[in-house]
Amino acid sequence: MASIRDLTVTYRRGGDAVAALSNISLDIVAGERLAVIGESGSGKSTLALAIAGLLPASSAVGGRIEWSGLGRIPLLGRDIGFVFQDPSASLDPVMTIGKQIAEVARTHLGLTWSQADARAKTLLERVRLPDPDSAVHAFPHQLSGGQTQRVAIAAAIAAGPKLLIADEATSALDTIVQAQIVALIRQLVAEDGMTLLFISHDIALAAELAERIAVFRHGQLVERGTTAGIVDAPTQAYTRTLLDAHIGLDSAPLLNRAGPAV
Ligand SMILES: Nc1ncnc2c1ncn2[C@@H]1O[C@H](COP(=O)(O)OP(=O)(O)OP(=O)(O)O)[C@@H](O)[C@H]1O
Ligand code: NI
Repeated sequence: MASIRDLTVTYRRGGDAVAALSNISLDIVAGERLAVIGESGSGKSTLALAIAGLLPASSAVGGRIEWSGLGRIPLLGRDIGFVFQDPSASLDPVMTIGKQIAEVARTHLGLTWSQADARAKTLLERVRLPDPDSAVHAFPHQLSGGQTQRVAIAAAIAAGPKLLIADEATSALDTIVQAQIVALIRQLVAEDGMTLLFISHDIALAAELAERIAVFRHGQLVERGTTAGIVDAPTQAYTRTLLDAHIGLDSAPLLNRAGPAV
């Protein structure tokens, strides 16, 4: 789907240059669920923004991203759906959630308002928001964090994008809601045949959802592989540290992890 080649991103901050990504080459394969993990500041969001064409003007970009099978530069909303950690980054506080979802479908699919409103209702059912008939008239502040994230997901997939990018989309939620949202993302991605780029600092969450994992550190891609390979036999000490830190902090076992925990 996308071939990232020698991607380098530098932010200018005051007189300083911050190297956020250094020479990243990575393929995103159509139909796969790929997780990008790494500690805070490792460059995960910068990668997501670069792929979505959302980098700020203060950034300098080197290298290239080649898209196959699309025939054009991907359009955010139409070809790429983006879910942020904070749904208020993508939702308008003064517009009903039904209209916001309908707006995406109308803009990108050329639907009439009534067609788009119907699609919005269907999408709210698909993300399992309670009582979609009245929920379309609700405003974002009337919903819980988990419900707001469901709405943000509905808006992200409203135009049927091929690629869904979720950048720490569940990090602000408590563990139970987090698991529900992960399950929802998995289901929607399967139903719509989307490719998923799941960004998380949580290796266990990434392992639960992704078939392949790419590990970032200090703006570099330090290791990549299948989820089983990364979890069971990481080649890099840093990946091992991430795994061990998780085991120390959380009693939930890592999925697919063979053998006794160290
Ligand atoms: N707009 C910006 N201007 C200047 N520097 C930035 C900007 N955005 C990110 N950075 C810097 O670039 C580096 C990578 O940041 P990035 O947000 O991509 O990391 P991340 O892995 O997503 O971190 P987190 O887990 O905290 O979200 C960090 O050093 C960060 O401080
Ligand atoms: Ni980030």
